[in-house]
Amino acid sequence: MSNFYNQTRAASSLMRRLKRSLINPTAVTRPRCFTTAEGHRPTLVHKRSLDILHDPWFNKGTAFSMTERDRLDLRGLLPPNVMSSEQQIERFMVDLKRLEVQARDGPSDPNALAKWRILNRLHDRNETMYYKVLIANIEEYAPIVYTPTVGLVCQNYSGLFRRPRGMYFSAEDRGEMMSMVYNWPADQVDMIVVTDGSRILGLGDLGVQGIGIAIGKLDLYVAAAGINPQRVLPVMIDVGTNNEKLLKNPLYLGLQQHRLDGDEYIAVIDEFMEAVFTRWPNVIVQFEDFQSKWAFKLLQRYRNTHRMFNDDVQGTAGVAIAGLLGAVRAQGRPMIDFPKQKIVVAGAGSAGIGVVNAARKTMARMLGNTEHAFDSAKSQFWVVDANGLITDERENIDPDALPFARNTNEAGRQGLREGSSLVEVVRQVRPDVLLGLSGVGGLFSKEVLEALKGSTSAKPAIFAMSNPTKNAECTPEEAFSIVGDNIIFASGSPFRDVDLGNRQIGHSNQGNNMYLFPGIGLGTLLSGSRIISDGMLQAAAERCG
Ligand SMILES: NC(=O)C1=CN([C@@H]2O[C@H](COP(=O)(O)OP(=O)(O)OC[C@H]3O[C@@H](n4cnc5c(N)ncnc54)[C@H](O)[C@@H]3O)[C@@H](O)[C@H]2O)C=CC1
Ligand SMILES: CC(=O)C(=O)O
Ligand SMILES: [Mg+2]
Repeated sequence: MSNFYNQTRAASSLMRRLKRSLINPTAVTRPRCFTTAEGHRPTLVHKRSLDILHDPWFNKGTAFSMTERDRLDLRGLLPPNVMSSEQQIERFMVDLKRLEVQARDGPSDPNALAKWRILNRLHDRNETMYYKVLIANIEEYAPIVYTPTVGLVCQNYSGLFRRPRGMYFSAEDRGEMMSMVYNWPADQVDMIVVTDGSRILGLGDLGVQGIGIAIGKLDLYVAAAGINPQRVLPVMIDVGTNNEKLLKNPLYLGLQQHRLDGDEYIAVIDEFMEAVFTRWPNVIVQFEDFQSKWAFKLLQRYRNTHRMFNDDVQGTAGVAIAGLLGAVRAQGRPMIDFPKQKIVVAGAGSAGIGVVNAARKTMARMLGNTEHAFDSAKSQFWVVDANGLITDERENIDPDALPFARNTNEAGRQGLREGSSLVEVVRQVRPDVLLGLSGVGGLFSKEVLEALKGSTSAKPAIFAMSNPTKNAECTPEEAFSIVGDNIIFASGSPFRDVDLGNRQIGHSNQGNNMYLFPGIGLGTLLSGSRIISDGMLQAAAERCG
């Protein structure tokens, strides 16, 4: 019944469009042609004049040649000096470079946000040039359009919002989504990144403002995987927020109500999924920054029927596995030693549990993929959350964390118990790897890092993966100075390498799902796979390493 209702709505939306174009003949005009900014591909456009200059998909600004200006009714609307796209970028970069931002310092540098503003304005007026700049300077600007700066952008989005980008589906739109999807101008969409804003990086519930993360992720799809920017769609599903500060702010752009929960919440997400897959049956949907409570449930709900994945659960796991395998290599050990690694994970949310689940499967595979191997692999992990070490004594244990709860007797023999602190766990376990996905800045305190000096590995790995910068469990300086020069370090947001003296550099690697999700999307798109399987993710992780 609801299907019939939705299809009727979609059909009537199409009829409205058709009617509009009959009444207003300029809505469907004979297309005219111009060349793209690269100058070698013709582009058909139905628009004219200022409408073209205000459309970032088509606008080339001062790079429109005089003949194009005549053909498109642009003569007189631009300064007369026709620029090459290289000259345009040069002019833009002079302006941008004036800020002389050390982008790697992220939001701790006040200019990072100014840089984001300049890039965002370019994105709004000329997408081709925006992506050219981003691709040519990806190392410098990824920390601006993505973590860490995007975190600051999301926190301030209601103030920074100028032009809309992407689509917003809210709890108020129930029953309307099937027709709403036809409001998006592109007939083909390859990639959607959707968030409900409930856990943006390590910054908590940012409500509707979380759309910034979906935009940032899609920027990387375009820049890193070459996805057509006209075929990406950032989406915010606004079911309210439980962030009281936002609810009290009259300038907050989202629904000023508490989050929907339970069946009401699921009904909204179901309706959204049905709508987007009806209009774009081949689209891939990346779920991003949903609070753990929903991340796993929604993944299970859709993963066998829809082309979707959860980046925080699955993308992060892939990158972490690549890092864990890389650590074994860097320790000079054979790869078959991976299943022997002792791994302490701080954080049992969508990311932490996603990582231990996938790492356990990788270990089991290396041990022959038997049931016994799968069972024994779990004993390589010690998972610590806000309440300390998780054991089978834990009350109301999260079902996703349950397989990794340590047996209490066995823990006792190691000098540990339910709720043992992180420092106790590190001291007793002497892990090869200490991995942080807790969202708690500074969690790897001096005491914890001192304890890691007792690691049984000559080269322990420290992965402080929480974002943005201030949420990292420790900085590389802290790690190298306390644990010693002989460590492997990676962080979720970028840090500078550390000068260890005597011409030695302590490498600060980045362990972020951005190294994987563009490839997962592109691989799915090219292979035409109808779902995103564990095998595909595993293959991606192994290639990434
Ligand atoms: N580097 C990367 O690619 C990625 C990083 N992340 C980061 O991971 C962090 C966590 O993300 P989610 O798992 O989705 O969040 P979440 O909120 O679901 O989980 C956080 C977990 O940390 C635990 N925790 C809180 N305080 C703790 C403490 N003092 N000691 C030990 N554990 C503590 C919580 O109990 C919970 O289990 C965020 O900062 C996020 O930015 C997430 C995905 C990818
Ligand atoms: C990187 C990422 O997805 C996160 O911090 O949530
Ligand atoms: Mg995320």
